[in-house]
Amino acid sequence: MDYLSDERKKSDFDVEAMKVAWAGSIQEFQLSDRMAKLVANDPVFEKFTRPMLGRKELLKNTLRKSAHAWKLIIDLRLSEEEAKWLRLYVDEPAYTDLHWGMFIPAIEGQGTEEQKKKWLPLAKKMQIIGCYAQTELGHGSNVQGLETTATFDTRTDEFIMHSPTLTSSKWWPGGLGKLSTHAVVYARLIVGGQFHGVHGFIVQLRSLEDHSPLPGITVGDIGLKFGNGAYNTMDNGVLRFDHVRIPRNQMLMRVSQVTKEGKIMQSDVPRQLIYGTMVYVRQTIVADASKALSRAVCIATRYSAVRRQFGSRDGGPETQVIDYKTQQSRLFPLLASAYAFRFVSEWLKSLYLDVKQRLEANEFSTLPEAHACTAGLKSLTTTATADGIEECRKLCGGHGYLVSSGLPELFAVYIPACTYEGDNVVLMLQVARFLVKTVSELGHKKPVGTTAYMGRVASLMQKNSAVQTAEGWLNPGAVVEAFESRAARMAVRCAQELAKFGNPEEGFAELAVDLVEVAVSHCQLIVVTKFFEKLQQDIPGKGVKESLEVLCYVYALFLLHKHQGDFLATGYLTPKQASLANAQLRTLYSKVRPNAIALVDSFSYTDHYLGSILGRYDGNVYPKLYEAAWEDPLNDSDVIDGFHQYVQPILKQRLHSAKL
Ligand SMILES: CCCCCCC/C=C/C(=O)SCCNC(=O)CCNC(=O)[C@H](O)C(C)(C)COP(=O)(O)OP(=O)(O)OC[C@H]1O[C@@H](n2cnc3c(N)ncnc32)[C@H](O)[C@@H]1OP(=O)(O)O
Ligand SMILES: Cc1cc2nc3c(=O)[nH]c(=O)nc-3n(C[C@H](O)[C@H](O)[C@H](O)COP(=O)(O)OP(=O)(O)OC[C@H]3O[C@@H](n4cnc5c(N)ncnc54)[C@H](O)[C@@H]3O)c2cc1C
Repeated sequence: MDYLSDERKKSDFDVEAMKVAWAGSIQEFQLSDRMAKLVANDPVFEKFTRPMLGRKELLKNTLRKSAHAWKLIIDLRLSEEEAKWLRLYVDEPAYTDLHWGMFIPAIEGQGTEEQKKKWLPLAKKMQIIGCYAQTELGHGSNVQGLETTATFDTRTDEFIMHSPTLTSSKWWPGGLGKLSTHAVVYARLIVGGQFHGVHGFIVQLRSLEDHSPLPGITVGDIGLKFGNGAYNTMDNGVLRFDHVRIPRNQMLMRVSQVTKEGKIMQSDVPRQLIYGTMVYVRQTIVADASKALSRAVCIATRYSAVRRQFGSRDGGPETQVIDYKTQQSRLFPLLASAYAFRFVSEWLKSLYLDVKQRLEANEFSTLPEAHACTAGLKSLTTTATADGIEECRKLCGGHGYLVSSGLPELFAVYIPACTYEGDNVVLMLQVARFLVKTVSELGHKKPVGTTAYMGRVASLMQKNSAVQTAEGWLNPGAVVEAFESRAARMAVRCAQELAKFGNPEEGFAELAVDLVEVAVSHCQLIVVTKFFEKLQQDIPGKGVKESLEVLCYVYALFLLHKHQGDFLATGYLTPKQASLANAQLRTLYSKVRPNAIALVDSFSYTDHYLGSILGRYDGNVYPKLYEAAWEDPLNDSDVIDGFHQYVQPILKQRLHSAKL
């Protein structure tokens, strides 16, 4: 029985076409759909019992799933793209994420041709397992502050890897604790007693025969993390070196080379390329944000249509909670954000691929913008997604707190995304630096790409919004101009404040809070702009473009409402115009309402991937919640183990004292 079938009948767009729009192309949709079903139909990938497992059992279970996934990849001759989707739908953080997601990309981006030829085939056949060991106990954000040393010994043509202090212990790298045989280790290069910056080195950690740590290497897991199950399927690790020697050719030498004689040779490649793996991964994290948020929204939307509270005076059905305006005002902006993040990630991927091609041809001019966009959008989308998942839990009332809702584990797995690959505040400060630099160069350098609007700064500072009615906000030009003016005005005002400081670094530190707000407004502008640009494309299917247009306005006007203080303080909007935007937002929620279920169905998630009783496709929530309760180990027996030992004596004692 489909309890949501009436809801599905209400929608006025072609869901199958929307699935394609969400996936990006028919090919992407088919590929992803095939992998989702492959995983969902395979009992090895069951995941409901995960939060009940102890740590050792949990990790072993992950290893079993990863081995099965690898067997499928080999047996079915899956492409790298298919394998990526397969791992995604297995939906369990594992050492393989770092092997494929960071170790291999680090070698691809920073290795020489010779190094790539040697290491990549081994890694791609999984004959070695690698991780990305950058962060230390004492330093994570400040990469230049890392303490691990790689000292060149000209006599033996080797580097000596050493952890000189406790705080120099590598700490956090995923896959490091128990599984990796190798790591790309970031360390201070020391040649002839001189420090030559932080570089990556390929270091073997464990024997390829019996997996024991090699001499001089201390390695282990850093311990339990937030939540049951969740990210505890990953062996985040600690690593120390005691004068471990590696051959010279294991320093990743695309950026700088060390010769046999101990000479440092700089190539034309900028040193920032050492940070290149982070640019790549941040871009993938933006795509992951749309996936995590859309999962949470799918659960909360379906459940909001099933759940009823109040509104019946005559014994008829109560009101579906999705019909309350307050529920809509919390849920629909998140639904719109999931779509917005999906489309901005599509654009970011194309920007990244373009930069990657240029880097391969030794053309580095677009690297600063790629860094600012990946850092800023990673920060913006992961913050909104982490907050959004928690909001979805609240939108599901009490049942959202049950592990079987899928939301607690999704939250626990997701929240470190605000920290890993760069703390979100630290990353926004990087964007702010880039913007301040752009403003300071306006006189002699035409801004391009995502900062092109700064080239129109004079008119953006003068012109105010012309919107007169609520309908006036349904105009891409009016909306984009509002976001451009807000971002430009905030950036210029901050640059003027900075100019008052004799020492720019002192000014930057003092104005950091305002600078983060400037960076956020710039990143929101990017997301809004890319959503409108997406709507310029040919999007086939009845009603698909129209539904996306509604979501685009919801996303933009929700942000405008939330940050109306900025729009008013910069003088671009009047209070009347801000309140017209809010009135339009209410109308837009009414337009989303009949399509809400179809819009989440368009994510095309299997019940396996959602992992939620509240989010079931068929809406059959209550019987399944009831059934699941009886599957809890506590209900294996009517009288709980421990009762006779610890509870009964108390009860008996009570009886005794009552007699007294
Ligand atoms: C698929 C995988 C699944 C995901 C699982 C997640 C696993 C998690 C993995 C990790 O967390 S790995 C560790 C990630 N660590 C970080 O992200 C550390 C964050 N810190 C930094 O990125 C940097 O250190 C910093 C904060 C950006 C640097 O600050 P600082 O001011 O000290 O910088 P400098 O080193 O002096 O360089 C400044 C110069 O370089 C430019 N720049 C900085 N980062 C990049 C970059 N990634 N790409 C290109 N350019 C970069 C920066 O703009 C400055 O340029 P100029 O102004 O000098 O031109
Ligand atoms: C689940 C997980 C997986 C990870 N996986 C890996 C991995 O595979 N490999 C790896 O190398 N690392 C990994 N890390 C480490 C991760 O990259 C770092 O934790 C992250 O970069 C943040 O650095 P930090 O821990 O030093 O935070 P800190 O920099 O110590 O941050 C603490 C606080 O200080 C603030 N702060 C710091 N600097 C500034 C500043 N300049 N201005 C203003 N505020 C500031 C931050 O905003 C934050 O509030 C992982 C971390 C987690 C949680």
